[in-house]
Amino acid sequence: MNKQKATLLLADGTMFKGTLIGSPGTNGGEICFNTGMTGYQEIYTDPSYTGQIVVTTTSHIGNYGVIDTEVESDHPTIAGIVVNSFSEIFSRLDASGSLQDYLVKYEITGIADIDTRKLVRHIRSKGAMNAIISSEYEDDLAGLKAQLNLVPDMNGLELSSQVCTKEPFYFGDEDAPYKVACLDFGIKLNILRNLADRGVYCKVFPAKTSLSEMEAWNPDGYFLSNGPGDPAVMDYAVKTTKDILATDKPVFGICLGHQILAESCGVSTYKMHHGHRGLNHPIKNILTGKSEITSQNHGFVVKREDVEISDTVEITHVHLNDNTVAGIRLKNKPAFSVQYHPESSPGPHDSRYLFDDFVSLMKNK
Ligand SMILES: NC(=O)CC[C@H](N)C(=O)O
Repeated sequence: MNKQKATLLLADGTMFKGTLIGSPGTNGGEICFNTGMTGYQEIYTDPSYTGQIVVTTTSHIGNYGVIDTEVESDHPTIAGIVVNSFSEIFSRLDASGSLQDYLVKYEITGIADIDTRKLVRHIRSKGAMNAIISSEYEDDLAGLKAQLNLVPDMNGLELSSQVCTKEPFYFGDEDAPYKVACLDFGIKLNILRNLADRGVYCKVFPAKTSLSEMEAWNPDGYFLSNGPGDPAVMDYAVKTTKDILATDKPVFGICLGHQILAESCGVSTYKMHHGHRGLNHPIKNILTGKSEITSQNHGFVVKREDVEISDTVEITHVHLNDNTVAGIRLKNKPAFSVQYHPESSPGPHDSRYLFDDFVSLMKNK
């Protein structure tokens, strides 16, 4: 085990000392925590975490290694990881390697031996903020602060055009009954797997693709993906979504896609105090009265007051912890979206019915 020291400095001046894991270096981002007990590889490869340092509250990380196929994108784009107890030793029969080697391969800098309970309580009380992990600026506070000042604010940051596919690609069986054009804002692979499993042939387009390019493929529906950054500054995506809605074809949005659908209907979004990230977030579906335990990862949310006075959208799902909007649908169009992650990788599968609902909309069309 690499015993090099590392430092974690938060924007409010709070400092933690620990041990370097992954690649030596200095990297900053917005610090956030995920309370899930499992699924670290899926979390680290979820493009929605781009520009964020992820603290995992489960204490043992690395103990089941990595598997090349258990990824949500080609490679991790996180800004760093913070863990309590890190293990280079892994025990899982089909693991392809250690998390340590994986982090080094993708040049991710992390810090271990941190009191993550103390850190998470701090973020919970003080809110989301920027932070930096460094194995280089050990006790050089001025150097650390200078690096920290270079980290952009997540508020107002557009990242989707950086992380999305550069060229369109296909996913699934080309003879499947339905064709869906997926706008890639940082799409998770398990969304595509869930669509393909339900008879959908997907064509995934770069974030800035126009409606006419996608219409040329003649899809039966549109999917707006999850992704990193602030939805309020994604004017290009809002414009395309308005164009998509004008086609009257079924639309489904997840997380960032949900926020973009809301913005395109005149509903604004705002940054939460510290967001929702974990695998046990309770949601109520107010159309059926049933509750769901859901996988979540978001720092922004749709403004409830705007939905309540909207002529075009209505609330379908509510987060039971804080009453925030967890799902919406359009009143007069076959379009709906959720703030959480029905593809749940990792997470419970309670919400997978939403993919069936989307397919039903295409079937009825
Ligand atoms: N998972 C996502 O799509 C995240 C959406 C957005 N970046 C947020 O933090 O709220």
